[in-house]
Amino acid sequence: MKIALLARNPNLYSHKRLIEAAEARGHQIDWLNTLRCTVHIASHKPEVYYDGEPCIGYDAVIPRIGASITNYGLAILRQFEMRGCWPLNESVAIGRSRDKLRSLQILAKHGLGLPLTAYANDPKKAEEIIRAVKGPPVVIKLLEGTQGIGVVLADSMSSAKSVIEAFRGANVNILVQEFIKEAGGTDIRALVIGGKVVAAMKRTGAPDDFRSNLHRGGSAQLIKITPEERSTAVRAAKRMGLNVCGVDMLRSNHGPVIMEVNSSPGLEGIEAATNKDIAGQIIEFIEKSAKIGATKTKGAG
Ligand SMILES: Nc1ncnc2c1ncn2[C@@H]1O[C@H](COP(=O)(O)OP(=O)(O)OP(=O)(O)O)[C@@H](O)[C@H]1O
Ligand SMILES: [Mg+2]
Ligand SMILES: [Mg+2]
Repeated sequence: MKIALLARNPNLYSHKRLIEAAEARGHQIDWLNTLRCTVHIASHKPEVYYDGEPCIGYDAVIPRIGASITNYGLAILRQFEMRGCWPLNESVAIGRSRDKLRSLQILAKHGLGLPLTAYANDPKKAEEIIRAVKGPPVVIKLLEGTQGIGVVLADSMSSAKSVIEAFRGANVNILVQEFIKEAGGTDIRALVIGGKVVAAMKRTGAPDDFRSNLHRGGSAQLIKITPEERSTAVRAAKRMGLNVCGVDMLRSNHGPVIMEVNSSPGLEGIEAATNKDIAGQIIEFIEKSAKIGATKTKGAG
């Protein structure tokens, strides 16, 4: 197969592993720097150019679009889809997953467990939404944050209100969430490929940090998840429409609650914690699934 890896940095662990795994299985994989791709829009002739040359003949594209270039990256991916190229995750599904509020709305609609979550535009409504999620304490987070940046725990009504006012004053969109204290600074990342959980790890934050992100100094360990956690992760992936994703959950007193679904999950932590060849499993999934024109949405919407 001829595969395009749409990513900015080919030297990231996850990207190196995908290239290695594809080549080991005899595929041609080309790294395309997302920002060097251009889109040419003309009636019935969708094209993507790379450094001025048309990108043709790709059976599959692996999108690894960083949060800072979501819109540009998704425009490029959509154009590949319109050409009939099969994407590992579709642009529409990635777009959904990038907005935490939109994701939670979709998951809640399908009855998946979530921390109580509220959203308001007007900082005067701060008290109302804090009470709506049974706080304080509450967790306040940026709608488009990653790596734990912009996720704040506020213990009291006054601190929660001032954090909300500060974010809203800077015109930043946030959501307010019930604090799942019993999770104890640990979360679960379940990696789903093609509707199955292929690996899971638990992440524990640095001492004194309620956030378990590895980027914030947390550590990862292999974990055996419960059947309920497994089915929650699988259902979340399905509802988001993602073939490959990392579903982040907390263990609450009322079962697993989903915090978010990541459409470009990092491979380093999970491969190290589980000793599994996740990159290889992703390439095998592409071998089974990639068909020209098989994209459900074909870039629509
Ligand atoms: N409602 C909550 N209750 C308890 N802990 C929480 C809650 N929300 C988030 N956390 C903790 O903070 C961490 C970061 O939150 P979240 O995953 O929502 O942010 P992020 O910035 O998107 O991180 P990522 O890099 O995983 O995308 C979580 O992994 C979890 O440990
Ligand atoms: Mg995230
Ligand atoms: Mg997270």
